[in-house]
Amino acid sequence: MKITDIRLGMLTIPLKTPFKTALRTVQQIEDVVVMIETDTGHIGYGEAPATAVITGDIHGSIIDAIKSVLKPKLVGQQIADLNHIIRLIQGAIMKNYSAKAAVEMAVYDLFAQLYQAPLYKMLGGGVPKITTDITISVDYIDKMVADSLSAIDRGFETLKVKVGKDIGVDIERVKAIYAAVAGKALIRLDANQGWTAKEAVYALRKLEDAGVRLELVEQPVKAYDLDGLKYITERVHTPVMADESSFGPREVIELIKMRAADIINIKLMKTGGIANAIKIADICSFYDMQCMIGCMLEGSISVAAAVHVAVAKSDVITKIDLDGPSLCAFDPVSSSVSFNDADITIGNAPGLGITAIDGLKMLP
Ligand SMILES: C[C@H](N)C(=O)N[C@H](CCC(=O)O)C(=O)O
Ligand SMILES: [Mg+2]
Repeated sequence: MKITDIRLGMLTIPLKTPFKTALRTVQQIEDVVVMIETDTGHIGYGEAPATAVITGDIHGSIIDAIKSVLKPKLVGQQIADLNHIIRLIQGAIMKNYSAKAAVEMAVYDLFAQLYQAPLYKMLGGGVPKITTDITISVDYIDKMVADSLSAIDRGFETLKVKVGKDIGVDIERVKAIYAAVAGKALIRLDANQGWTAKEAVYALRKLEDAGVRLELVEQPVKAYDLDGLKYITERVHTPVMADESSFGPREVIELIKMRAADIINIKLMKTGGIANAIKIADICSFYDMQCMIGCMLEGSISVAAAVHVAVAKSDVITKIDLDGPSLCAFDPVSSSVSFNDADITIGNAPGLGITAIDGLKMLP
């Protein structure tokens, strides 16, 4: 199975409700879709969102990196030479993690199709069923409480509550949501870099003293502020998770050495794809550190790839934040991964099992 062409398209999917974090407000998903074609007629699929505020990637840079840099290196390569292709992708260009992730997952899709197995089986197997949390966007307190209760009605048992806008209001937000959902759902917070280290310690201690039990707090401080992350980790009981501070294996090793965080959030758009995600999971497993697998605001092709990784690495990936498809008004992609709100299952089709994408606009 030899790569003959790489084609690109754009997929736009409206959200059920605007997605609001300390970093940005988004009304719809707009992702670059990658289709790698082969001489056998198989197609491998990948996808990348443009999360400029986190990865620095925009649609133009993703498209150009794939067309001008990655495609010329990949056309003509044999899919059976997976490790060689991964090295070509990862070594072709600095950063550009979203472009690398989209192309690399399409190669993994083809590799699993070559051996006619679902991707998670090629990654080591596992039980093809996971449970995700759902994001509660940062908003007025009453709206966040109502959104939390409606998520529980939909069957979600873990809420990822966005904060990081204003420390005083954030404390009130979390107290109000906790009062409404305690005993019915677990709460994890994500400040998306919105607090200072001192604010985070102040807020978390206030919440802890008020009896609010949080599963974890994600990325309280700026991505570059590893000392700040460590300062918080040492001073609060609530476990601290690194998200924007940890991209690839090198950052994770640094965080572990510094003891700056308790948990790592792995995202394919930060690691540059599946190979580095697996490396991070293995590093964390070696150091007895737990991981979450998360997603950006992205569609079900790339989230499906993350689901396969989550299943294969479930020994160490104990927390799941793969709610991108659940936040969408509808899913235009037919694949062997079923997203039923909190419950995500993988069927038996080879690779990612993608059979149709409605509304895909091909790029020239
Ligand atoms: C969608 C997911 N639950 C999530 O919250 N991801 C964010 C970043 C999403 C974005 O801005 O596209 C995160 O964990 O920080
Ligand atoms: Mg986060």
